[in-house]
Amino acid sequence: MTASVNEAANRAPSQSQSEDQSQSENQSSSTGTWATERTQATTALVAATRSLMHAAATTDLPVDDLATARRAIESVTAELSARARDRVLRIPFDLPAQVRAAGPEAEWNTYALNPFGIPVRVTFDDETSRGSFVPGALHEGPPDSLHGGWSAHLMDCMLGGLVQATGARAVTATLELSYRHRVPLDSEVSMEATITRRDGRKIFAEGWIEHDGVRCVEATALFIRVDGISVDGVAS
Ligand SMILES: CCCCCCCCCC(=O)SCCNC(=O)CCNC(=O)[C@H](O)C(C)(C)COP(=O)(O)OP(=O)(O)OC[C@H]1O[C@@H](n2cnc3c(N)ncnc32)[C@H](O)[C@@H]1OP(=O)(O)O
Repeated sequence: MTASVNEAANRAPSQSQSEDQSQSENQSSSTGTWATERTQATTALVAATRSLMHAAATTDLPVDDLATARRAIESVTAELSARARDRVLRIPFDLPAQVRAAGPEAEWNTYALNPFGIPVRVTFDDETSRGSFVPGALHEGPPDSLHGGWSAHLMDCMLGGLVQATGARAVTATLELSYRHRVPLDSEVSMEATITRRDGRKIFAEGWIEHDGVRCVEATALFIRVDGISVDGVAS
């Protein structure tokens, strides 16, 4: 990711995107100082949390050690919860578009601020996006294989992120997946998405997940533009 895009990735959400921030924080955010520090610190905290999730789910330490670890985690959870927002920090809507405009070398690191989503390094080249990641133990469905729901999450993010990167405000209307082969864990998989057609408010896209040259999952999706339309009370 280029320095300029990286700065953008770490820029604060606007006040309207983070109305639950305290007033003093919003005032300081106009300087951009706390915001950069907060999003960077949150990114690091989220990465550490993701590692913790993996460690907690896979540790084979003696049972007594698990109880000790649980108490330590509960203590940190209480500390962090002492002052909390209702929502995770949101990235600026135009961040994917900024990354796309920065050229095919620039990377968008998804889910940097939310440990529950799968983080993918995404690049854009015109109307195509590419990404890669290594599925792990937390993503297991069939033994030693990626859960199909995570494949859907990945495809929705890849295709939807591409649509967003083109500047369109759109939501997924349909997402159809074809699971052709199991996606193995602990090995890098590559993903691609491309916009295939536009028809009024409709944007059609397709994508896939590949491992070792084998196309394991294929996806087609329809996105509907909601630019300027109030969707479920949220003005776009
Ligand atoms: C790393 C992070 C990456 C993040 C990237 C973001 C990607 C994430 C994207 C998502 O996951 S979005 C969340 C899941 N999607 C939703 O919650 C959408 C819920 N559905 C809606 O909000 C509305 O149903 C929708 C905006 C899709 C459509 O409602 P509208 O009232 O605006 O549409 P309308 O009924 O006027 O239909 C417009 C056209 O679209 C068509 N259409 C609408 N929904 C459809 C559908 N579900 N299937 C097929 N066609 C559909 C409809 O037939 C019509 O076609 P025609 O113009 O040809 O007549």
